[in-house]
Amino acid sequence: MSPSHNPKLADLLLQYAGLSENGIAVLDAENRFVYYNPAFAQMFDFADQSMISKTHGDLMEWMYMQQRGSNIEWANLQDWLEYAGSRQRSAPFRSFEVDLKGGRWILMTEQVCPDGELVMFCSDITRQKETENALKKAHGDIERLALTDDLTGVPNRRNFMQRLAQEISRSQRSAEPFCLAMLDLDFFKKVNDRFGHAAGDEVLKHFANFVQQHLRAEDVLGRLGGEEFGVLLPNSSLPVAQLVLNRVLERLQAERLPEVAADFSYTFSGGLVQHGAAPGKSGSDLLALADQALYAAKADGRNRIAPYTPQPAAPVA
Ligand SMILES: Nc1nc2c(ncn2[C@@H]2O[C@H](COP(=O)(O)OP(=O)(O)OP(=O)(O)O)[C@@H](O)[C@H]2O)c(=O)[nH]1
Repeated sequence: MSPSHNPKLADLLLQYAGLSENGIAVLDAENRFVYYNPAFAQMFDFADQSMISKTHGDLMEWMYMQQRGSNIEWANLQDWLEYAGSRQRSAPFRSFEVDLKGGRWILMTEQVCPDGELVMFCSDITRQKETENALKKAHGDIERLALTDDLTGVPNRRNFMQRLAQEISRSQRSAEPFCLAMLDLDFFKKVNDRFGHAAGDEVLKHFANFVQQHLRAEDVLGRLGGEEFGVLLPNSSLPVAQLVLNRVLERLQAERLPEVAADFSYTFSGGLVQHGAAPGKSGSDLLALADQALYAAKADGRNRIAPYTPQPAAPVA
């Protein structure tokens, strides 16, 4: 039975609206406020004045000018009014979230009635929103942790291998060359043995930071494990990548780490391969070739970058 047939029920609904912590407002077919309850006026921060007979657009304009009520991030008031106006009454029932000045959030629903009136109903969802945001942040943190090496803060092996796979597909599509390097600190066991594991950790952190500083923004450094790092150099041919890594090698020679020991310095070796240098297609195939070149750099005296050179085919017996 509708309240118009039951005055008691109509009274009760009005009493409820007056007491409710949910905001309720009714607009006529011309979008003028015919009713709003105290909670609605409080939510939009206009309890100190009357909006009865004013349009919803008037309220929005007032909020925008006074910097009260809703957070409105539009630079241009007319654009915002046009946008909001086009959304309102675009469906018989709509619900959307509104963030208010002061950090509160409300869920607003709008119901268009048969004679064109619009009933707005707002409930405070600040607590749910805070929980949702905390969960989103925790999810982001977990994702970051799962992809980042704890000690050095650079991408971990899993992350690096994903980026390598992406770069392989990108390079296949664009036909642009890219290089992969595997870097390994020289005689790192001796650093640990002589100065302790904590000092070894400092060297690893320094190395990751130093290399990253000398790479281009598009290059990717990752820790593959232990004292082994990978570098992806997109858009680079072998000579370009060699130049970049030789520069790192040379500049590192001038670095000193007094936190490890007076005048302490260290070196590294690298193996470098250009994608497509051998038939293998996967990231692991390419990494194996870089590893092969790294082995050659170590065997050749360390503190150098060795490019991958294809092995001559074994003579047929
Ligand atoms: N401090 C520290 N040491 C690590 C970490 N991961 C691996 N290592 C050490 O790195 C050392 C690697 O030693 P080796 O593989 O013998 O290599 P190396 O002494 O660098 O010799 P070359 O590579 O042949 O120049 C080992 O002593 C590992 O314990 C780490 O996270 N922190």
